Amino acid sequence: MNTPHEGVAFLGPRASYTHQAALKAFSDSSKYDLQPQVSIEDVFKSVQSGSCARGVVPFENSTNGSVVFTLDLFADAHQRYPDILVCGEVYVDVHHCLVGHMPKEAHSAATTSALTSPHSSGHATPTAAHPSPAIPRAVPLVSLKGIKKLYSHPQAWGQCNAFLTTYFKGIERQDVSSTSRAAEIVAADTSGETAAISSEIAAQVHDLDMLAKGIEDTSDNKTRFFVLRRGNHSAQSNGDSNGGAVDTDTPAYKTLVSFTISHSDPGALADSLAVFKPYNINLTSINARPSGIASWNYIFFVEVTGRRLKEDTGAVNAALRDLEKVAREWRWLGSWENMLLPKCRPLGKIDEVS
Ligand SMILES: O=C(O)C(=O)C[C@]1(C(=O)O)C=C[C@@H](O)C=C1
Repeated sequence: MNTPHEGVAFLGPRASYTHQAALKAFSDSSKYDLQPQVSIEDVFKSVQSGSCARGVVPFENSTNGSVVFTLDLFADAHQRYPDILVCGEVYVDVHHCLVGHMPKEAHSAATTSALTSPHSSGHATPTAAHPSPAIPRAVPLVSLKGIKKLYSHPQAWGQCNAFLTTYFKGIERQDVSSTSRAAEIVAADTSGETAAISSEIAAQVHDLDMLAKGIEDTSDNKTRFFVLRRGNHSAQSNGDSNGGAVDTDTPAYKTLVSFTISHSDPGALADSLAVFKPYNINLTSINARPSGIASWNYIFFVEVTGRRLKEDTGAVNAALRDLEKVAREWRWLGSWENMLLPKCRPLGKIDEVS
């Protein structure tokens, strides 16, 4: 008997970097039905409603930092996604390309100077204001002179800063929902006046020409994605269904927690962060976003080592009990295996990450 496919929602359309992350985590197509979504919010909706068993969303990039759209969905100011939990992480190497339709002049007489020197003065040209300009890692493969508009996901602009400020100073940029959506839009415009920043795979899928390759600022550019599952709202008090391990405070696991504080209380933030130290729990990242409830009030996100257990034991459980006493509101957003440690097995079957 055939086992039913488990739905996995991801930020699409296909050939996005999130698609690559989803394929890495759920590679067995006989088990998983990967379902592209238009937005990161649609991924949250699919998991919250139960229409997909898992979701994959971008969380942070090594060059450009946090994906604020994802953080704001975790902040969940309107309580639309109360059951969303993180149950895994995936790292993907991100090497951006400039893709489009080969400009007509490139077919005939693209001169060497047109390829190697920027057509407008950017950060690569030393000026009094920028005596040490950022040098792009890549040079264009064709002349870019005819390009009047660029499309990409907002995260990608910040990852290709040196290339963009050198070769596209003053050129209009249009934010779209993903890099593969950018490639899709540019594929439909044969004027040669638009280009997208996307992956090489997206260029192949949409039959686009490669105009420049490896345009990211840093060669080790990576994005971290989260795998989402639906937990029970009562998991807040019951703890993680991963329970059983004793080594809750080891770096083998990570936990994401959000909390708000009373902004008028001196020391409220410091007290909330301090709850982890007595249990020797390492605080590995902190983010703040507007609360969405009152101006100049924030929701804080911390990632710590260790995992929350179903049985109310262990270091993380103890620290969260202490957080309850000092924070205004808090939420456990999941515990998962730390994929940066070499001993970790690859993410895969849904039952392995639940
Ligand atoms: O646009 C895509 O292809 C995505 O999957 C989104 C996303 C992101 O939001 O960080 C993923 C990886 C890259 O960092 C750029 C964009």
